Amino acid sequence: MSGLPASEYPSWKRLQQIYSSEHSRLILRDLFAQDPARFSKFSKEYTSPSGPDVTFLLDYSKNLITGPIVDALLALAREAQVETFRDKMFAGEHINTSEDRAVLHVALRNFGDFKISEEGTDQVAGVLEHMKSFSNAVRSGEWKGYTGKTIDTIVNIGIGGSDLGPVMVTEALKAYSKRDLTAHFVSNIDGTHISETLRLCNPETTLFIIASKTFTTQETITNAESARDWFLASAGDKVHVAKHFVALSTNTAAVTSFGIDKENMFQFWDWVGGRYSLWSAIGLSIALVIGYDNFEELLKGAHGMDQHFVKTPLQDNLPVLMAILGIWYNDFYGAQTHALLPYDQYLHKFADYFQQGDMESNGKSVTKGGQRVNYQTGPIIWGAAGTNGQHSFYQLVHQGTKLIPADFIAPATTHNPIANSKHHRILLSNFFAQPEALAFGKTEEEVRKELGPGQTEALYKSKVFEGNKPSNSLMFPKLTPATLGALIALYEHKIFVQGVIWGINSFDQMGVELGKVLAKKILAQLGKPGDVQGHDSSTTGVIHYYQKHRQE
Ligand SMILES: O=P(O)(O)OC[C@H]1O[C@@H](O)[C@H](O)[C@@H](O)[C@@H]1O
Repeated sequence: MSGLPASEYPSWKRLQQIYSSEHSRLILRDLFAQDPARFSKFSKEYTSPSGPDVTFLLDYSKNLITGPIVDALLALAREAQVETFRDKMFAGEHINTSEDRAVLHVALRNFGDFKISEEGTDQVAGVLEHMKSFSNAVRSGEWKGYTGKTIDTIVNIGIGGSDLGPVMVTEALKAYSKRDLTAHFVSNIDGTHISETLRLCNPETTLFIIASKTFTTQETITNAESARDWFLASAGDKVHVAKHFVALSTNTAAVTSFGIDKENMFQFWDWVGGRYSLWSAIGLSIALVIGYDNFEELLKGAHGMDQHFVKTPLQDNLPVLMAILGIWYNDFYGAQTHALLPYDQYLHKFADYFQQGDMESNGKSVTKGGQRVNYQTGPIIWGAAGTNGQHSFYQLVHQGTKLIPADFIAPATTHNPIANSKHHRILLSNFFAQPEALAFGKTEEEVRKELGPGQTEALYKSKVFEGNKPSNSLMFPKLTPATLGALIALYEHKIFVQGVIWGINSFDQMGVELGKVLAKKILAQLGKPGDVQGHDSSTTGVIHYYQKHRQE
């Protein structure tokens, strides 16, 4: 964020030297054998400084690190002025320089500790109050549809940050959901998404939540218009829209011109980035599904992590530690990706959510000062819920040629202890086993001993696990709303710290624009082959193929 390329910091060069001279000696088997205290040295327990109880363990001892390497990485964080930029963010300085905006999702979950004076922050409590009364009215059945029936279905129409957060959190906290209120999420412009969803809805009992920060996003507005047409085909009179459509947006003018009453609009502000917006009015579908009190717990859990991030020295600061470990692999080991592997079915959308959170934030190649970086920035984020991944892509993680650092995440206690928690014990045995297998592998000697003599050389070799694959393990007592809030905030701040170190702007998303502009131009040319102008032969050829084969 200083805009200085990371490679200009003295500690960057020092880390390059450390990597060249030491990486061949950084063998987890040896590091653990040499130091019986390695786990206690490289693990930390988090306890929320305030609000609801949240605790978790971060074990980062299975990383390719030593004390001096961590010190050098911390020195890098200091040289990049992570603390200064963190404080600027919390003070509401316009650290999103390209858009001249503050970055204040932390103000949405600020229960009194941080003094923030940006315009709009004084309205946060009022919007929360509005969300509370509205979600209570819908959940209690007091809010009726146009024929006097209770709402039993909600459809959130939004995309990107106006979809992924609500989807991920409502899935993660399904154990807290009102089971007789069904929630659907429509995001894709593909007419299949809204059509298949509407087949499941009754216009008399469905509430549409149109979620869009800008209220100009083509997918969302088109889907919202189709939903309104579908609704009016039954309801007839436009006056009924008020009972069935609400909007979450920063754009009052566009909301009212769509036909949604100002009363039914939940406001937020331009200092809330789309991918950081689930804490804002965008979280209305969350409040509807899990209830407002649980939504507030989620916010408070995140606030506890904000306090930890602000007040804890860097060497004990969990987002900072996770960030520098990521930088070690991304920039010195040349790892291209980072896997998020929750051993909790409720977190099955966690990796999808942080694909946007991380990749849209740190997928940049120019510093804030406008220089092309000469190092790697944001990793490719991917993952799936355990144990499903074990039966698909783990083969490559264990024995492929790529280094894939991973975070393993799991709750000690399940919400569904069926068969006397047998499922959960099996699940967790895998959660413990995978990082162990990745770190320590299986030597050729062990394989030969196990198989005995007389096998082909190829078979012995194919059963070797090189090991030395790094991972973090994150474990918490139970997946509660507050725990989830803290977990999300932990990753948000990790992404922030990495962005500061890389000197990039983590809060704009210029890279999504070009495709949108070209699609608009092409949309106007789809009529007939002669209209297709100004493209390369490949693009023209594919459009012509479509024009030849379409049936409308
Ligand atoms: O909420 P909006 O304005 O409809 O935007 C949705 C998404 O639009 C995309 O274009 C942006 O890349 C995302 O960051 C954003 O979340």
